[in-house]
Amino acid sequence: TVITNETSALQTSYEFIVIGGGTTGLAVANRLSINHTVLVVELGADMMDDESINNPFTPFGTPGGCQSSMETPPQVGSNGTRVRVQPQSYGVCLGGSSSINALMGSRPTFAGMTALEALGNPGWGWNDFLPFMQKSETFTPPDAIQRADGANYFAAVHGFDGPVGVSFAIPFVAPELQNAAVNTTESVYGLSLSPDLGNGFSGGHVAHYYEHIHFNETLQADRRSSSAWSYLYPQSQQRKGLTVLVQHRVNSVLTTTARGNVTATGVLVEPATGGKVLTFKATKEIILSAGALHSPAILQRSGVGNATFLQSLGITPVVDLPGVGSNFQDSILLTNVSFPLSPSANNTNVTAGDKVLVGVVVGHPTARDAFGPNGTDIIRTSLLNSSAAFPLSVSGVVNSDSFIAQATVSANAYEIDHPLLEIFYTPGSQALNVWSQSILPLSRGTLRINTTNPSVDPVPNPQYLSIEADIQVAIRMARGIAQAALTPPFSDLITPTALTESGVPPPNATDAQVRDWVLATYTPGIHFVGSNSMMPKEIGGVVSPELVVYGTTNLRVADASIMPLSVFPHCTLGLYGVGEKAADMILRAAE
Ligand SMILES: Cc1cc2nc3c(=O)[nH]c(=O)nc-3n(C[C@H](O)[C@H](O)[C@H](O)COP(=O)(O)OP(=O)(O)OC[C@H]3O[C@@H](n4cnc5c(N)ncnc54)[C@H](O)[C@@H]3O)c2cc1C
Repeated sequence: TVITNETSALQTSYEFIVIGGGTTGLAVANRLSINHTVLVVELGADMMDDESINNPFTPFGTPGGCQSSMETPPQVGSNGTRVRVQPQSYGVCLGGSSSINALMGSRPTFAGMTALEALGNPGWGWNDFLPFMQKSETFTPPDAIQRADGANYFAAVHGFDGPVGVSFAIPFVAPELQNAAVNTTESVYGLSLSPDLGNGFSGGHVAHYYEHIHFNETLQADRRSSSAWSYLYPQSQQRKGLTVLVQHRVNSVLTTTARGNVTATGVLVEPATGGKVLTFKATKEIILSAGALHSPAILQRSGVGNATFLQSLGITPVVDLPGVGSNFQDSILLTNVSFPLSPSANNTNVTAGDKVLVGVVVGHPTARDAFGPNGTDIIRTSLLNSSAAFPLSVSGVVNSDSFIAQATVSANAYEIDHPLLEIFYTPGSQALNVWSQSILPLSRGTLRINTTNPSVDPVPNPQYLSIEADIQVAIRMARGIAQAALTPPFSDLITPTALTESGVPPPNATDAQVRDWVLATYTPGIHFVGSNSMMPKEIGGVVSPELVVYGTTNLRVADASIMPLSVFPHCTLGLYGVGEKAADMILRAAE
């Protein structure tokens, strides 16, 4: 494998070009380059030896290193009254966001993948998708001590010789906190301990959590399993046919049109800091893997998108595809919560010392767990009413059928056992954190460029909490956090006044008070998806189930932007499955 920031020695033509050397892009490039020539163009740098990235206990990167951010415009929010700008973060270096993320190793569920397939995507159900997640993975089973502490796994759903290391923390980072968190979450939401949160049936369960980390005896230290450390750097993954050009931006995709079919022929590339624009040609396919924040922008600059919108920027439309940059979405987090430690609990069994991992225990209540026996009916009504009532002019979807189709498959997923929300526990030296995340939000927004200048970031507008159903879930998330703070054994680990000090509304707060707190304190989930959704074109789809951009013959998208629903609660492990499945489909087509 050649990794370089120099273009002078490169060929001008490759069989495949992958745009973006991030989480999904490197997985695709790795598989394609076994027997083909592949050029990956990555905007960020090669940060292979950067300890701040490799150390799993210092997540989130640093600004100016691999971490980059964007800001949303003021969010529509609660009934049009809320105005707030939210910072957005993503990874810009080899490995992309997998080089800076929090390493929580979650997988989609059977119910979620059923919803994805029902939206018009044959071949994407759980049984079809699982083998690709397994292909990507080397799972390290829990050791005897971890098993005695409650960690468990189902061998049948894991992979044991793939590139990505997945493991429980070794040793358990904060065993006393972890066991208290499991017991308290069982009481608060009525959950039971899961045999394996990645077995497709995490709804209704809580568990000690695994992360994407290589705990390798031969390493000097534990190391993050970024896609770069999984699919690119190891000796076993070296490829003669693979060239990775770093610190260069793809401005747009070049195309030709014959008899109504658009064929991608190459890419326009320039140095990240600006300079001479070069052309690289692709003789087979071009795969767009620049992430949910950038892939739609590259399509728009290439003339693929809503024709009227493109013309307003002076871009000649090549494919009129209104779904590009629509259906953009993100989960929300309630993370502005920390509970001061009880002095008697101040030891590494609770605080994890300097080995802090985010979300060491995770609970996945279903609609029934959160709202009672009629929970699935309550959420179905709420989803369908919200989508019917929302004004389309500001909705982020291309038509009301899109909203109704997405609300219906989501409601059906809750009917099976899809998690409604996530509650998770993170140790800390002075405080313990109980955070919560929404999982399948229905609020939708847009991702659009506002200039043809490729060095200017597009405008991400997820319209957080613009749908009433999402606000109702967020209220329940906040109430769950408050209950956890008051429920033993977790409550014994924090001070008696911890809940009051945290600012989280107490259990006797009214729904209106909790709503105000949620709207004032939520933060972005940073799990952007949907901006090039895989679904039928009529409801705003951009790619087919084969990930081919509608109207083109050989332009595919493989990254988080293809997910029309956020059924990968934390996206990374699911996206490795997308990368493996994409490569499989591309190689079959190339035979
Ligand atoms: C701070 C943070 C914490 C997170 N925590 C977790 C977690 O705990 N668990 C989990 O599973 N997920 C987590 N996620 C989400 C997850 O990491 C992302 O959803 C996922 O990595 C996205 O993968 P991707 O392939 O779509 O894009 P990325 O991995 O972001 O890759 C896109 C790549 O394209 C490059 N690029 C962009 N534009 C261009 C261009 N014009 N030309 C060339 N290259 C370009 C970028 O530099 C980047 O390397 C987190 C994300 C963040 C940001």
